[in-house]
Amino acid sequence: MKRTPFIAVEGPIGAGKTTLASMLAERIKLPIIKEIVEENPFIDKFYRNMDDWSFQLEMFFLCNRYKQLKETASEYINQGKPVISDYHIYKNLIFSNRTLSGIEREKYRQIYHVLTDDLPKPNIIFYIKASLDTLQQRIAKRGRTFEDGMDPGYLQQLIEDYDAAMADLATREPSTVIIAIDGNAVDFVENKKQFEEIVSQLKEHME
Ligand SMILES: Nc1ncnc2c1ncn2[C@@H]1O[C@H](COP(=O)(O)OP(=O)(O)OP(=O)(O)O)[C@@H](O)[C@H]1O
Ligand SMILES: Nc1nc(=O)c2ncn([C@H]3C[C@H](O)[C@@H](CO)O3)c2[nH]1
Repeated sequence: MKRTPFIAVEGPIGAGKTTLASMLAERIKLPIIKEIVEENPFIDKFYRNMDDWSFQLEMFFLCNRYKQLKETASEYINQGKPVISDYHIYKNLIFSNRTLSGIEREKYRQIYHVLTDDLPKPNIIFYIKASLDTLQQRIAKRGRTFEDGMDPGYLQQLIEDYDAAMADLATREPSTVIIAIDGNAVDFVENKKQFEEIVSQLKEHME
């Protein structure tokens, strides 16, 4: 049976996930599911003191994404309607493995699996890779106050964590299509031809 396209755009902080997902949604007329960022009550505190606020922040992201994923499943995927999202729920594990440790990390991992194992996951992933320099420039350009002064070491670790996680996902889920985009070289915002190449790739995998 043909599978319903469930598309996710992923990559480290500031890679351009929301930008690309929104452009693709508009270009090929797909409903879009976007991350809730501004109403997050812990993000500010987290960036000021990661040791004290990581567990609360990770749980908040997980609960929000779980709710969104359940709705996405019932409103779109289970009805055979394609959808695009500016994240993959798997990012919870990528971030929490970096920010949590010991019993909290283990507890979180168990809750993640209980909540998400039986829900549909994206089967087409655009993975935007970019250097530390590029990400820092984009984060600065966007200008969110809570991201001012983000530790470059944290961002660099996430770049590496994302690479490892995507390689791991490719091994565990060989049927998931993962399309890597070089975010340093490919400018899907300014370069129409490069954007259309991404659109063609997506259409090919949606057929
Ligand atoms: N290809 C690009 N060229 C130039 N600027 C870009 C490009 N892609 C995104 N940007 C800009 O970089 C900033 C970050 O982009 P965006 O918010 O889409 O990233 P994101 O990956 O969704 O971030 P987050 O991880 O915080 O959710 C925005 O100001 C956006 O306009
Ligand atoms: N710790 C942590 N865990 C997550 O699951 C997560 N998802 C996103 N973020 C951060 C990145 C941007 O600053 C901002 C918006 O994406 O929130 C996260 N931070």
